[in-house]
Amino acid sequence: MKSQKQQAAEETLKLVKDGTKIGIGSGSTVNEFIVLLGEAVKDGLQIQAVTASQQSKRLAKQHGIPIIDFPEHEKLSIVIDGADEVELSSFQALKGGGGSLVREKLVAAAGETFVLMVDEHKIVQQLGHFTLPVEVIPFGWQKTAERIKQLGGKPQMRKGEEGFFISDNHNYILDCDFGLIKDPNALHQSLKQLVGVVETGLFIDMVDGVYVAGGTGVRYIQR
Ligand SMILES: O=C(CO)[C@H](O)[C@H](O)COP(=O)(O)O
Repeated sequence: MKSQKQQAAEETLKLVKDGTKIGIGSGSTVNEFIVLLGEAVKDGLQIQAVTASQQSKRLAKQHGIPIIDFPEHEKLSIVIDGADEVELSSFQALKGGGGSLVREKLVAAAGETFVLMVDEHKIVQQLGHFTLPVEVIPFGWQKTAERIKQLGGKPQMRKGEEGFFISDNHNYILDCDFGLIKDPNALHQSLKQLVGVVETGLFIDMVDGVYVAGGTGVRYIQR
Protein backbone atom coordinates (compact mmCIF):
# COMPACT_ATOMS: atom_id res chain seq x y z
CA MET A 1 0.00 0.00 0.00
CA LYS A 2 1.23 3.49 -0.87
CA SER A 3 2.14 5.84 1.96
CA GLN A 4 0.51 9.25 2.19
CA LYS A 5 3.79 10.83 1.14
CA GLN A 6 3.90 8.63 -1.98
CA GLN A 7 0.27 9.46 -2.80
CA ALA A 8 0.90 13.20 -2.48
CA ALA A 9 4.04 12.91 -4.62
CA GLU A 10 2.14 10.95 -7.28
CA GLU A 11 -0.54 13.65 -7.58
CA THR A 12 2.01 16.45 -7.61
CA LEU A 13 3.93 14.81 -10.44
CA LYS A 14 0.92 15.47 -12.70
CA LEU A 15 1.75 19.20 -12.53
CA VAL A 16 5.14 18.71 -14.17
CA LYS A 17 4.96 19.55 -17.86
CA ASP A 18 7.21 18.27 -20.61
CA GLY A 19 10.01 20.62 -21.70
CA THR A 20 10.04 22.68 -18.49
CA LYS A 21 12.59 23.64 -15.86
CA ILE A 22 11.48 22.84 -12.35
CA GLY A 23 12.69 23.30 -8.78
CA ILE A 24 12.87 20.49 -6.23
CA GLY A 25 13.06 21.06 -2.48
CA SER A 26 14.09 18.46 0.06
CA GLY A 27 12.91 16.03 2.70
CA SER A 28 11.39 12.56 2.75
CA THR A 29 8.25 13.55 0.81
CA VAL A 30 10.39 15.17 -1.87
CA ASN A 31 12.46 11.97 -1.98
CA GLU A 32 9.30 10.07 -2.95
CA PHE A 33 8.64 12.69 -5.63
CA ILE A 34 12.19 12.35 -6.98
CA VAL A 35 11.80 8.58 -7.36
CA LEU A 36 8.55 9.03 -9.34
CA LEU A 37 10.01 11.86 -11.39
CA GLY A 38 12.98 9.63 -12.25
CA GLU A 39 10.58 6.97 -13.54
CA ALA A 40 8.76 9.58 -15.65
CA VAL A 41 12.09 10.78 -17.08
CA LYS A 42 12.99 7.19 -18.00
CA ASP A 43 9.60 7.00 -19.75
CA GLY A 44 10.48 10.05 -21.85
CA LEU A 45 9.49 13.14 -19.82
CA GLN A 46 11.93 15.91 -20.69
CA ILE A 47 12.62 18.27 -17.82
CA GLN A 48 15.57 19.91 -16.16
CA ALA A 49 15.69 20.42 -12.42
CA VAL A 50 17.30 22.71 -9.88
CA THR A 51 17.64 21.09 -6.46
CA ALA A 52 17.57 22.92 -3.14
CA SER A 53 19.89 20.58 -1.25
CA GLN A 54 22.91 18.41 -1.88
CA GLN A 55 20.93 15.42 -0.65
CA SER A 56 18.15 15.99 -3.22
CA LYS A 57 20.76 16.56 -5.91
CA ARG A 58 22.45 13.22 -5.18
CA LEU A 59 19.15 11.34 -5.21
CA ALA A 60 17.95 13.10 -8.38
CA LYS A 61 21.19 12.21 -10.17
CA GLN A 62 20.87 8.58 -9.06
CA HIS A 63 17.42 8.54 -10.64
CA GLY A 64 18.60 9.98 -13.94
CA ILE A 65 17.04 13.45 -13.56
CA PRO A 66 18.96 16.13 -15.50
CA ILE A 67 20.24 18.73 -13.02
CA ILE A 68 20.98 22.34 -13.90
CA ASP A 69 22.57 25.10 -11.84
CA PHE A 70 20.42 27.70 -10.18
CA PRO A 71 19.03 29.83 -13.02
CA GLU A 72 20.25 33.39 -12.88
CA HIS A 73 17.86 34.91 -15.36
CA GLU A 74 15.16 32.36 -15.98
CA LYS A 75 12.12 31.44 -13.94
CA LEU A 76 11.36 27.86 -12.97
CA SER A 77 7.88 26.91 -14.13
CA ILE A 78 7.10 25.06 -10.90
CA VAL A 79 8.84 24.42 -7.59
CA ILE A 80 7.82 21.42 -5.52
CA ASP A 81 8.67 20.92 -1.86
CA GLY A 82 7.54 19.45 1.44
CA ALA A 83 6.82 21.37 4.66
CA ASP A 84 6.78 20.87 8.40
CA GLU A 85 3.57 22.88 8.96
CA VAL A 86 1.08 24.69 6.75
CA GLU A 87 -1.61 27.09 7.88
CA LEU A 88 -4.30 27.12 5.22
CA SER A 89 -6.27 30.27 6.02
CA SER A 90 -3.34 32.44 4.92
CA PHE A 91 -1.17 29.80 3.20
CA GLN A 92 1.88 30.45 5.36
CA ALA A 93 4.28 27.57 5.85
CA LEU A 94 6.99 26.57 8.27
CA LYS A 95 9.93 24.65 6.80
CA GLY A 96 13.52 23.71 7.48
CA GLY A 97 13.18 20.48 9.45
CA GLY A 98 15.81 19.06 7.12
CA GLY A 99 18.00 22.15 7.45
CA SER A 100 17.76 23.33 3.83
CA LEU A 101 15.51 26.35 4.37
CA VAL A 102 17.73 28.99 2.77
CA ARG A 103 18.15 27.22 -0.55
CA GLU A 104 14.58 26.01 -0.46
CA LYS A 105 13.42 29.59 -0.13
CA LEU A 106 15.74 30.78 -2.91
CA VAL A 107 14.49 28.07 -5.25
CA ALA A 108 10.85 28.69 -4.25
CA ALA A 109 11.29 32.41 -4.99
CA ALA A 110 12.51 31.53 -8.50
CA GLY A 111 9.35 29.56 -9.28
CA GLU A 112 6.30 30.80 -11.11
CA THR A 113 4.33 28.40 -8.93
CA PHE A 114 5.31 27.00 -5.56
CA VAL A 115 3.50 23.84 -4.49
CA LEU A 116 3.83 21.90 -1.24
CA MET A 117 3.12 18.22 -0.57
CA VAL A 118 2.19 17.28 2.99
CA ASP A 119 0.28 14.71 4.93
CA GLU A 120 -2.73 15.97 6.83
CA HIS A 121 -1.17 16.09 10.29
CA LYS A 122 1.00 18.96 9.04
CA ILE A 123 -2.03 21.18 8.51
CA VAL A 124 -2.36 23.44 11.56
CA GLN A 125 -4.56 26.31 12.72
CA GLN A 126 -1.49 28.24 13.86
CA LEU A 127 2.17 27.66 13.02
CA GLY A 128 4.58 26.94 15.86
CA HIS A 129 3.91 23.42 17.12
CA PHE A 130 7.08 22.54 15.21
CA THR A 131 10.03 24.61 16.46
CA LEU A 132 11.07 27.28 13.99
CA PRO A 133 14.40 26.65 12.25
CA VAL A 134 16.53 29.79 11.92
CA GLU A 135 19.80 29.64 9.99
CA VAL A 136 22.55 31.72 11.59
CA ILE A 137 26.15 32.62 10.82
CA PRO A 138 28.51 30.50 12.99
CA PHE A 139 30.64 33.53 13.95
CA GLY A 140 29.20 34.87 17.20
CA TRP A 141 26.20 32.55 17.10
CA GLN A 142 25.77 32.71 20.90
CA LYS A 143 25.09 36.45 20.65
CA THR A 144 22.58 35.80 17.85
CA ALA A 145 20.89 33.23 20.10
CA GLU A 146 20.70 35.89 22.85
CA ARG A 147 19.01 38.29 20.44
CA ILE A 148 16.49 35.59 19.51
CA LYS A 149 15.77 35.07 23.23
CA GLN A 150 15.10 38.79 23.56
CA LEU A 151 12.41 38.37 20.87
CA GLY A 152 10.75 35.72 23.06
CA GLY A 153 12.17 32.57 21.46
CA LYS A 154 13.93 29.62 23.06
CA PRO A 155 16.72 28.70 20.65
CA GLN A 156 18.31 25.24 20.65
CA MET A 157 21.42 24.55 18.60
CA ARG A 158 20.67 21.77 16.09
CA LYS A 159 23.03 18.83 16.45
CA GLY A 160 24.39 16.76 13.57
CA GLU A 161 26.15 13.41 13.42
CA GLU A 162 29.38 14.96 14.67
CA GLY A 163 28.79 18.08 16.73
CA PHE A 164 26.68 20.94 15.43
CA PHE A 165 24.56 20.47 12.30
CA ILE A 166 26.13 22.37 9.38
CA SER A 167 23.86 23.58 6.57
CA ASP A 168 24.73 23.40 2.87
CA ASN A 169 25.72 27.07 3.28
CA HIS A 170 28.15 26.20 6.12
CA ASN A 171 25.94 27.84 8.73
CA TYR A 172 24.28 26.65 11.95
CA ILE A 173 20.58 26.10 12.58
CA LEU A 174 18.90 27.27 15.78
CA ASP A 175 15.57 25.53 16.36
CA CYS A 176 13.55 28.22 18.10
CA ASP A 177 10.47 27.64 20.21
CA PHE A 178 8.22 30.71 20.03
CA GLY A 179 5.08 28.84 21.10
CA LEU A 180 2.17 29.28 18.69
CA ILE A 181 2.98 32.05 16.24
CA LYS A 182 0.19 34.65 16.09
CA ASP A 183 1.72 36.77 13.35
CA PRO A 184 4.21 34.75 11.24
CA ASN A 185 5.09 37.71 9.02
CA ALA A 186 5.88 40.00 11.98
CA LEU A 187 8.04 37.31 13.59
CA HIS A 188 9.83 36.63 10.32
CA GLN A 189 10.56 40.35 9.81
CA SER A 190 11.81 40.77 13.38
CA LEU A 191 14.13 37.79 13.11
CA LYS A 192 15.48 38.94 9.74
CA GLN A 193 16.54 42.21 11.32
CA LEU A 194 18.78 40.51 13.86
CA VAL A 195 22.50 40.60 13.19
CA GLY A 196 23.69 37.04 12.50
CA VAL A 197 20.37 35.69 11.20
CA VAL A 198 20.58 34.47 7.61
CA GLU A 199 17.02 33.25 7.08
CA THR A 200 14.01 31.85 8.88
CA GLY A 201 11.89 28.82 8.08
CA LEU A 202 8.77 30.95 7.76
CA PHE A 203 7.66 30.99 4.12
CA ILE A 204 5.47 34.08 3.97
CA ASP A 205 3.12 34.62 1.02
CA MET A 206 5.02 32.17 -1.15
CA VAL A 207 2.79 29.11 -1.34
CA ASP A 208 0.42 28.81 -4.33
CA GLY A 209 -1.07 25.41 -3.56
CA VAL A 210 -0.84 22.42 -1.25
CA TYR A 211 -1.39 18.72 -1.91
CA VAL A 212 -2.70 17.25 1.33
CA ALA A 213 -2.66 13.47 1.69
CA GLY A 214 -5.06 11.95 4.18
CA GLY A 215 -6.96 8.75 4.92
CA THR A 216 -9.41 9.39 2.08
CA GLY A 217 -6.88 10.30 -0.58
CA VAL A 218 -5.14 13.46 -1.76
CA ARG A 219 -6.79 16.85 -2.15
CA TYR A 220 -5.33 19.94 -3.77
CA ILE A 221 -5.94 23.23 -2.04
CA GLN A 222 -5.19 26.24 -4.15
CA ARG A 223 -4.48 29.64 -2.69
O1 LIG B 1 11.74 21.94 4.97
C1 LIG B 1 12.17 20.85 4.76
C2 LIG B 1 13.62 20.54 4.77
O2 LIG B 1 14.39 21.67 5.09
C3 LIG B 1 11.24 19.72 4.46
O3 LIG B 1 10.47 20.07 3.37
C4 LIG B 1 10.38 19.49 5.64
O4 LIG B 1 11.22 19.24 6.77
C5 LIG B 1 9.42 18.31 5.44
O5 LIG B 1 10.14 17.13 5.37
P1 LIG B 1 9.46 15.71 5.23
O6 LIG B 1 8.86 15.64 3.87
O7 LIG B 1 10.59 14.74 5.44
O8 LIG B 1 8.42 15.57 6.33
